Amino acid sequence: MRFWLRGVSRPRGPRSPVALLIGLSRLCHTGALPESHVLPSCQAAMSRVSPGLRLQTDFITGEEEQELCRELEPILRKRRYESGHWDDAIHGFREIERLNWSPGCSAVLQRVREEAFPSGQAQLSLVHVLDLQKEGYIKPHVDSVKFCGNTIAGICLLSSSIMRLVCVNSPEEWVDLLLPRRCLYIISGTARYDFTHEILRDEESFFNGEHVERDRRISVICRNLPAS
Ligand SMILES: O=C(O)CCC(=O)C(=O)O
Ligand SMILES: [Fe+2]
Ligand SMILES: [Mn+2]
Repeated sequence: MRFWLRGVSRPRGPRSPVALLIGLSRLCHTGALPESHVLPSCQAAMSRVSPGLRLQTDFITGEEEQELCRELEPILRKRRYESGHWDDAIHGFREIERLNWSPGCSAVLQRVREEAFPSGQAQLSLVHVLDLQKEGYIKPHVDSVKFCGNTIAGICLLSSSIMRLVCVNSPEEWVDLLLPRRCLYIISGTARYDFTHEILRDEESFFNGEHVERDRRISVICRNLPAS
């Protein structure tokens, strides 16, 4: 089911511990990205990703998170966590694609779709559910342009995490995004095509010098279809 992932191998250079914050507030002014949740390596990186990036904290309530987990847990539990091979994009994961949801979960997913996609836009009807174990992580990749359209929308359950976006052509341009548990993130445009995205493992999960505990994390992801 990993057909939409294209792994990108890249040596990791040292990163500046203090990201440049000058001009950040100006770029966050639309409210699409809470300033406190973004750390760019430079203004150039920030200007390039910010038009295509949105983050809404507390997009779902604790009850909605529980309802989603109650529905998903029995299905996920039947599968074993996979380790993946050296060139795979994801480690320590299990996943499903789900079409039919309970009314409560459907309502949440409808809200995600309305938030992320213009009405009438062709979307994948299957919702992708990715369960990362505490030790699991997602390596840098760009979602396949063949199977996935210009927008990726995910809600994050059970654990906060750091999503890192790195410019494919200039790796010194990167942006770290703090994804709190129960948030919605939307990646589109330049952020989707010209930057890889990854979810850091617990040992690397730092934001602004603070460890962001990476526990088991379930993401529920809606995508649109590529333009034909
Ligand atoms: O777990 C996430 O939020 C992102 C998953 C992802 O990047 C993918 O499945 O392509
Ligand atoms: Fe992805
Ligand atoms: Mn830890």
